Amino acid sequence: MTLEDWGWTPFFTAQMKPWKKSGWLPARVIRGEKNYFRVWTLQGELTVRFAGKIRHKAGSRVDFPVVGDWVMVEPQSGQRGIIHALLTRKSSFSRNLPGRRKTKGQERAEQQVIAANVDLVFIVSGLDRDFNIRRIERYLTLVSSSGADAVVLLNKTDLCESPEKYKAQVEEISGNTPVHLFMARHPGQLEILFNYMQPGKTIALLGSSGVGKSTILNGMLGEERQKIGAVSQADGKGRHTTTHRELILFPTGGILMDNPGMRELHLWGNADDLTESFADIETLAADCKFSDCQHKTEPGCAVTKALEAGTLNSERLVSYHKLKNELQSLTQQKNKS
Ligand SMILES: Nc1nc2c(ncn2[C@@H]2O[C@H](COP(=O)(O)OP(=O)(O)OP(=O)(O)O)[C@@H](O)[C@H]2O)c(=O)[nH]1
Ligand SMILES: [Zn+2]
Repeated sequence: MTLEDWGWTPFFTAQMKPWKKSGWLPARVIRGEKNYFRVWTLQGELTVRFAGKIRHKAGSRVDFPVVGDWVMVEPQSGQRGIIHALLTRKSSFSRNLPGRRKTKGQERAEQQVIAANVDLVFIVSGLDRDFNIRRIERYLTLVSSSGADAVVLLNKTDLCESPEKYKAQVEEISGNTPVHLFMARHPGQLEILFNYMQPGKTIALLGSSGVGKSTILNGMLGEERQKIGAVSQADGKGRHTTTHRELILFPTGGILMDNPGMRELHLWGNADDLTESFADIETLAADCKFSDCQHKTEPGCAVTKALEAGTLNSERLVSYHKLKNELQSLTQQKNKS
C-alpha cells in the first residue's frame, strides 16, 4: 500500500517540508473516536492522540482533525502515536451548527467540519416519497462549497413509475453533474458506481436517512470482497444504521467514506457558492440592469423576465432566494463572531 493509494497527492507533499527531518509520518485519519483517532501510515494503522499543545493552540473546531484529514504523526511503541500537525485540506465538508454558541446573547455561527479531502460525493436520493428536487439543489450547493465533485444517484427506481421523468427534472438543475438512475437492491447496477472508483480517490455518500446509502455501501463492499476473493467477514449480517464515519480502502482501488445520514443540513459557505449550483440563474443575472439586482421587483431584471417567459421555474427561484438568504445571514453571523 502506498501513500498515493490512500489519496496522497503533490498538494500534500508540498506541505511536508517543515517536517522532513522530524521522523514524523504522514497519516490519514480513517476514524475518529472521542479521545483518539485511528490513522493509516506506511507503518500500518496506529491509534493516535492529538498533541496537547496543538489542542491548546487550535482556536476553533475547524482546526481539529476529522475523518479524511492528513496529519503528521510521531510514532510511538505499541502501534500508537501523537498527532503534531494538521495538513491543509484539499476539500472539506462542513455544516453550520446553529445556535451552539452565543456571544453577548447573539447566536453565533459555528462551522463543523464533517469530513476532509473527499474527491467525489454521491448525492443519493430516493425515488419514493423522499424525492425532493429542492433538497437535491441544496446538496449540490453544499458539495460545491466543499470543493468536491458530485454525482446524483436517484435510487429505488423499482418504486417509481416514471424514473426518467425525475432524471430529466434533476438534469435541468444539475449543470455538468452526472445523474444516474439506480437500484441499490440490484447487484448488477453497482458497476455504475465502480466506474467512478480510482486508486487514491475518496468518495463519500450523502443523502437523508433511508435513501439507501448503507445498502449501496454494503453492496459495494460485498462485490469488492468477491472481486478480491476474500472470505465474507464476521459482520456478514450486513451493517445497519451507521453510527460513525470511517474510510474504507478498496484493495482494487479507491477509498469510500462511510457516512452517517445527514439529517440536519445547515449550509456552510457564502453566497458565492451558488454560482455553480445555480449557474442558470447566475448567468441570467449577468444581464440584469442593476449589478446588485435582487431579482425581486427591480426593473430590467433578466431573471424575472425569464420567469415570465416560462424559461425559469418559479420554485427554483424561490429556492435560490432561500439559500442565498441563508448563506448571507451566515456571513453576517460569522462577521459578528
Ligand atoms: N425498493 C428498494 N428499496 C431499497 C433500495 N435501496 C435501498 N432500499 C431499502 O431502503 C431502506 C433504507 O435503506 P438504507 O440503506 O438503510 O438507507 P440509509 O440511507 O443508509 O439510511 P441511514 O443509515 O438511516 O442514513 C432499506 O429497507 C433498504 O432495503 C432500492 O433500490 N429499492
Ligand atoms: Zn435581476
